[in-house]
Amino acid sequence: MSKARIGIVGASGRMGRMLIEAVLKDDAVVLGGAFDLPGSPAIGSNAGALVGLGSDVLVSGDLAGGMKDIDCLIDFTRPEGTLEHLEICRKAGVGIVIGTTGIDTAGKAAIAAAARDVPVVFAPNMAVGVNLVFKLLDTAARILNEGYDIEIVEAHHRMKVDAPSGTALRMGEVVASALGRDLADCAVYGREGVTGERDPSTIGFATVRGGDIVGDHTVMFCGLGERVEITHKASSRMPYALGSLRAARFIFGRANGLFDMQDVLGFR
Ligand SMILES: NC(=O)C1=CN([C@@H]2O[C@H](COP(=O)(O)OP(=O)(O)OC[C@H]3O[C@@H](n4cnc5c(N)ncnc54)[C@H](OP(=O)(O)O)[C@@H]3O)[C@@H](O)[C@H]2O)C=CC1
Ligand SMILES: O=C(O)C1=N[C@H](C(=O)O)C[C@H](O)C1
Repeated sequence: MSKARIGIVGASGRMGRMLIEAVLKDDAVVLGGAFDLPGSPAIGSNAGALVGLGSDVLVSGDLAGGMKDIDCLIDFTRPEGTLEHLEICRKAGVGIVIGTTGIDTAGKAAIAAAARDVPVVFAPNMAVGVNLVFKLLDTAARILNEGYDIEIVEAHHRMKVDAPSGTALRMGEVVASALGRDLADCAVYGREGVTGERDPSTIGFATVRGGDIVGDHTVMFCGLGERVEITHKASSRMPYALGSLRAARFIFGRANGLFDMQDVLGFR
């Protein structure tokens, strides 16, 4: 079987560089293209050089023109960029792995529609450990389904632009669904002032931003006399990149469909 040719968009970003490194170190795939916004200082530079490795791929601002060289695009950028890249992939018949967070309801509908034409993996966290935590949370919420207040705390680096993190929101969705609730109806995003006593039906979120924290998530199930905390801490972005490569290989050769990392990892 031929090797999947991977394109990376947002090549000079934190995840873009990590993905280039992961692809160049993986013998099972090849780097077919690296793309950034036209006007980015990275345009024209050697993609491998961005991460101290050798490569014959130059960073390009022409994603549509580069489609012929790739089988799958990996996108960790911003919602507006991702939706443009999605359309370019759809027109070219190329699959896409989307890690971008902060995508709104209309954007999610556009992703689902595009997945009727091309294969898409869309997940707020590609790390295997976090996807295991989603399963643990489902179990914990079903068992601790009465008398436990649920609070989700996440911490990320000072450069992060969306809050709560996509992962924290998915954790909330998993817990709410296990309890038969709709997160939209029960989420409380931060508290201030005279809030009154806690409503037991709510799921609370708290966000920390600072320094170079890669990504910490804790879900607390707080009862009277005991507390269960389920925590994941990332100390490197490499697990996100390696998960993305698994996702790219998962959709390689598929015609279409919308998947997430639970599908890729066989956790369903
Ligand atoms: N699903 C997962 O496992 C993970 C998801 N993420 C998510 O990935 C996204 C990117 O994170 P990170 O790498 O830290 O961010 P960075 O800001 O470091 O990188 C973003 C990249 O996208 C480019 N970009 C910005 N806006 C656009 C646009 N409108 N169109 C095209 N390209 C654009 C940037 O270019 P320029 O610098 O020129 O602006 C940059 O190259 C975030 O949404 C984050 O939450 C992050 C880690 C893991
Ligand atoms: O922006 C980040 O860095 C991360 N974003 C993702 C999110 O919003 O959940 C995943 C990870 O936590 C890192």
